[in-house]
Amino acid sequence: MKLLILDRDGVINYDSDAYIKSVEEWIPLPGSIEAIAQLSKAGWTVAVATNQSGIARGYYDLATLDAMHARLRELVAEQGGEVGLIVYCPHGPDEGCDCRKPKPGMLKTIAQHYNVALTNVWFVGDSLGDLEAAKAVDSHPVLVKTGKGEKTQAKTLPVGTLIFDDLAAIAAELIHN
Ligand SMILES: O=P(O)(O)OC[C@@H](O)[C@H]1O[C@@H](OP(=O)(O)O)[C@@H](O)[C@@H](O)[C@@H]1O
Ligand SMILES: [Mg+2]
Ligand SMILES: [Zn+2]
Repeated sequence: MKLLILDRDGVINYDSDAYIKSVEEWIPLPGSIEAIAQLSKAGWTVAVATNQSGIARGYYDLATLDAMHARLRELVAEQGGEVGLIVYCPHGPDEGCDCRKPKPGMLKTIAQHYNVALTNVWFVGDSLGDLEAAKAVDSHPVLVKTGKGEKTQAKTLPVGTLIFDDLAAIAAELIHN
């Protein structure tokens, strides 16, 4: 099974230090919807693992979060593709949950859902926590320069981290190689 796991904010859509608090604030990055659709049509299952501490912080509710994800699915479907399982961590940094990245709980949930191993599955993120979560379960950490990616690139990255400009570049690599 060709499985690709994506972080959401800063990879699929623009991120904000003020959090993405509404469907109106959820704006796809250039080429990201097309990239997901092309990957899907090329036989890839594209899943999402996203920290959403804004829920715990009271910035938005689960219905709003679901509406953002419905919008993502709608836009990809319009391009003939589909989005796989979307897993989110609604908890705050101090709740000690098992799902908040850099913990790998969400990646494990996705692997269990599809009954596949995570070894070398690419997990694409813009934050160091994304890359650390990947490393924790022997997935392949992949950094994009969108969102917080350029700032993250200046940090010490897990060994083997691949770096791409954006999700479109990743899709081109996976589809054409
Ligand atoms: O990149 P993903 O995982 O899809 O989502 C990140 C968001 O949940 C938010 O995560 C927050 O981090 P804290 O949760 O406050 O540490 C901040 O970085 C926000 O800017 C960001 O929008
Ligand atoms: Mg992110
Ligand atoms: Zn959690």
